[in-house]
Amino acid sequence: MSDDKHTVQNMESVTFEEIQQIADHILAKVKCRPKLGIICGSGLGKLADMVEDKEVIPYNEIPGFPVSTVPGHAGKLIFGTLKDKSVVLMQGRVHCYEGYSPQKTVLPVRTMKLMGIKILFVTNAAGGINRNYSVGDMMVIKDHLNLSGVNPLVGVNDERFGPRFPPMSRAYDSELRKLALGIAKEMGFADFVHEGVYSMMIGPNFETVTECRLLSMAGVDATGMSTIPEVLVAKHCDMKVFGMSLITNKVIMEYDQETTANHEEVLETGEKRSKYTQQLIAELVKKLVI
Ligand SMILES: O=P(O)(O)O[C@@H]1C[C@H](O)[C@@H](CO)O1
Ligand SMILES: Nc1nc2[nH]cnc2c(=O)[nH]1
Repeated sequence: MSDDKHTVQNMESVTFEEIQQIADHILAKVKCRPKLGIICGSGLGKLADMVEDKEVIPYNEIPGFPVSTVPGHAGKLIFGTLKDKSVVLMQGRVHCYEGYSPQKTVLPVRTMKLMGIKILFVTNAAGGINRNYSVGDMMVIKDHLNLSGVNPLVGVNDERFGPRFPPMSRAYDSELRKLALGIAKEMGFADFVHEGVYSMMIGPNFETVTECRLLSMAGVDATGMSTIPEVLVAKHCDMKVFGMSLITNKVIMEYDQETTANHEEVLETGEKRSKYTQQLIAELVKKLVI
């Protein structure tokens, strides 16, 4: 992060040509040509264990690619086959709170676009706002509320990625959501797979009690520190998007409650429950028509 360009108001931009170079660099290193990309959130990177014929590139070996600095994010691009489909997995992401500009945070998504990815799955660990959610539940994301104060689409618009004013009212593909909920039912997961609204604050602190109460009033079901910037650029460049949260903790809704949110609990729940997320994602990939 000592980059000179990373200066004024965190507005470092990354040009189409720079991203094209990164995409070409990656494609020159792998044989796989996937149309599906999957971003694995905190503690969800074990999905990589299900990928066959792996070709792995650590982020720090890709010039210009942002590197994950948070535990639970391995920082590897994994190409291979999942349920007979070619895929590229991001085993870990980067977040704005790590100090990356919004544009740099979403560079991997735009790189995927230029590598030929048409469908993007985004996953994350999130705090449950909805009082009916339990730790370990999953939530298919139907919409989001961007409270992060950042938007990677701010700045000069390059039409080669997409339009100046992209619509966002149907960001999360309704057919993929229906398919995922149907699969959850078939797999006997219906009791712990919900559909709901995800919100993002920039972090890195967990929310105050008042913030959580406000989110609840606003109709938010789960909250986190990622995903929305990725979805904004994915939709901007016309990708189909599917999003899923693993509820790793219940947010604190009572003033002066002794227990507090912590990243260890997030990773621990990921460790215990991510197998269900993996199974659901794998079945969805299997049934996907690409
Ligand atoms: O990358 P995700 O959104 O899964 O990670 C969440 C948000 C923070 O990075 C971290 C907090 O424990 O988990
Ligand atoms: N902002 C936020 N991010 C999370 N990631 C996992 N749990 C949480 C949470 O409670 N709040």
